[in-house]
Amino acid sequence: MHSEIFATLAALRQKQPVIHNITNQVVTNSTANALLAIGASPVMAHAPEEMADMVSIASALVINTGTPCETQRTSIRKAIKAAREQGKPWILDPVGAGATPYRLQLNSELLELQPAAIRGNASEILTLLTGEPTGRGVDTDSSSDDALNETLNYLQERASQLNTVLAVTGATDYIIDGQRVAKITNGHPMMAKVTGTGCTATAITGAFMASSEDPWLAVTASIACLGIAGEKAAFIAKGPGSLQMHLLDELYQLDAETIQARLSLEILC
Ligand SMILES: Nc1ncnc2c1ncn2[C@@H]1O[C@H](COP(=O)(O)OP(=O)(O)OP(=O)(O)O)[C@@H](O)[C@H]1O
Ligand SMILES: Cc1ncsc1CCO
Ligand SMILES: [Mg+2]
Repeated sequence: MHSEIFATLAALRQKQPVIHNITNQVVTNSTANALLAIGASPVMAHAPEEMADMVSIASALVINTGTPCETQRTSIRKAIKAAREQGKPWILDPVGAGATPYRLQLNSELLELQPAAIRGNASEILTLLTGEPTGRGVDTDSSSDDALNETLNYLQERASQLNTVLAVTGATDYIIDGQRVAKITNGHPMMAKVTGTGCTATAITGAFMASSEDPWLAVTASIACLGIAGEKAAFIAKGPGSLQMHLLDELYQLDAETIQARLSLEILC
């Protein structure tokens, strides 16, 4: 798989796709920088008045519900409508989906609008798919990683039904569509001590999906690249502050040799 993953990264760097992000107030800067570091061209825009025009210059749309409000909800609806009309993929990050009824209702509405991929931690994905709140706040409930193994059949069925790719991330990442499941164990626990690492995963997933014909491969490549860059960054970082800085450098420098040497990926089916 390492050569397919690098080929997908190389296609992204060649294309430099414009990625339109409607994201949360916490991670706007860090996700824009991660998109630049991996080789994409970010634009963060949320005024309802410019949604259709902005989507028209982008190759993919990333929706992150970390700090939602009614104005943003209007923008999200307009942007997704434009993306669907223009045949462009849109990717959902249902941040804290179960934290409040408002978030769950918003994310449940978005689930019906055919996201090409959904990336979240286990609590968020299970809450979104079942409609039953699990976990707390916006942080991952890592205990659900183990439970996830038993839930794989259910997740595959739902991915197939929704015609989407599910990326369930945490200590172990699972990339799931109707036919295939990849299990990735790259990454480092310190990555969970930097806010928005998951949001970064989702943002760069938009860039990979804009650069590949195979949505499952694009999501798998994205999550693998972030995990590899993150573990390399953690190795040299003194703590979360320098991890965030080194992560950008490692995304920028990621090459075929590093991916081949470090990729920890198993195809479960
Ligand atoms: N305990 C861990 N061990 C190894 N890698 C980890 C761990 N926790 C997070 N990661 C890495 O961070 C990536 C995304 O993080 P995570 O699943 O924590 O997202 P998240 O909970 O949505 O984060 P946030 O809400 O802060 O954006 C994972 O794909 C993985 O590479
Ligand atoms: C801390 C936080 N609160 C809302 S969004 C966000 C960033 C991580 O998703
Ligand atoms: Mg987290």
